[in-house]
Amino acid sequence: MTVPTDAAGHGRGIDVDALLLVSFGGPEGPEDVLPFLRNVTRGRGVPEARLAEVAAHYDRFGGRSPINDQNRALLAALRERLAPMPVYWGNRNWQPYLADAVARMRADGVRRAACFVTSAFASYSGCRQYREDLAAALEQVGPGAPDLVKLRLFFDHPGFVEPMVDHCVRALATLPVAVRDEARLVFTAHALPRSQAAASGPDGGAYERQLRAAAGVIAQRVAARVGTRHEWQVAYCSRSGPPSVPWLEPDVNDALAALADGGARAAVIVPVGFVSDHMEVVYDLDVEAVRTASERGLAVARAGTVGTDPRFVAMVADLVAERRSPEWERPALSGEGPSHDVCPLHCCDPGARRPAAAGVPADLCAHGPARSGVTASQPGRPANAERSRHGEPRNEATILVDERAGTSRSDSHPAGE
Ligand SMILES: CC1=C(CCC(=O)O)c2cc3nc(cc4[nH]c(cc5[nH]c(cc1n2)c(C)c5CCC(=O)O)c(CCC(=O)O)c4C)C(CCC(=O)O)=C3C
Ligand SMILES: [Fe+2]
Repeated sequence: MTVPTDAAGHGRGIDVDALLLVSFGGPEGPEDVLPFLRNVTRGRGVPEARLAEVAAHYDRFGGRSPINDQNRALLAALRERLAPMPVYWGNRNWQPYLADAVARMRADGVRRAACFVTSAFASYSGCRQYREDLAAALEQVGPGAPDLVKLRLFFDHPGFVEPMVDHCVRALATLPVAVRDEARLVFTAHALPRSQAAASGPDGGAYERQLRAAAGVIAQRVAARVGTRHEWQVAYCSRSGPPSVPWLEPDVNDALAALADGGARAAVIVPVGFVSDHMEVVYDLDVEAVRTASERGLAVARAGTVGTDPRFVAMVADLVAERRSPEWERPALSGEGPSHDVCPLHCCDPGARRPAAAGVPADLCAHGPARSGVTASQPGRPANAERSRHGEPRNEATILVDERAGTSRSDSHPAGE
């Protein structure tokens, strides 16, 4: 089997000389909140009322999200683990921005960087949109920018799963003994519009499948650790957008209420969809969902997130190592993984928006393969290749790569969809 080739012309067995930590960003003071929210929601049809509501969540925490400090801690841990490889950090929605990080890498002479995105699951927001942001950053920086490759999704990597298992076990131990054994595990992730969920991954539906896969292996390992099988389910938090648009359900509050109504006495909320305790976790779960549970007499504990767990930090180093060396093991604990190294054309794309970097070349540019950093793309205009979603064969990009780089066609590409 060969692996798909990305814009840099490489799947695995490639050389990278830096790591770029790619994340969401968050406000660091009250005056940042509205500009941040405008960055997040630009062009996305999020109603003003929802913005005001979310701004109030941030206000409650002094206008400061925990996310940037958590990324600073992760950055420090990654620098220590990866030294002497330099590690950079850039965000989608707040300083330090991705374009600044890419510009700094160019100034430092970085030729190719592996991008670690702080999102474990396939979705437009968690994967594709970051690749579009990287393409925009490359475009902004211009010639001489480093090539960028994106590390694979890690939802079922042991470096992510094992720390989550520990957190579930710890959370269970905080529940009253009388109800502990019957506690349900409620795995939560960010809600998505149904259309985005349907378009996630190369063949669609990956977000929900990967969530169930990760939740399933975590629940299984928790059972092995505590000696009791806990029933589990997936629920969603932080629904946004206009009410007329259908989003993934159930909402975590509805799920907890239904559990209580059905006679359940205890639950552990497991924020598997987030790698650290940011606003959705400390507000939407710790305040709102916990209130919902308490009001109904449901004993509830919230499991921790991976944060800077040494196994999670080691996982990032391993993901870099497996891209550099084809012989490196690619651990995956569920049947859904290991995820692809290079997102194929249309991966996580709910409707042909912007060119995306760190994927196959046709995703980057309207007229065939281009080297990342020297894109001929026109942001905002759908690329030709992307318009062919339901027409031309979807492995077009791979064929282009075949001709250009002499690599063979990938059998993992979804050509026979
Ligand atoms: C899948 C997913 C992840 C996980 C993957 C990843 O990590 O990327 C994620 C992460 C995050 N989302 C965050 C914050 C926000 N998300 C919003 C809006 C939205 N998120 C969406 C999805 C996701 N979001 C969607 C479909 C929307 C609707 C608008 C749109 O289509 O874009 C809004 C606007 C207000 C609102 O509508 O709620 C805010 C403020 C923060 C920072 C938290 C902090 O500050 O600590 C983080 C890490
Ligand atoms: Fe993707």
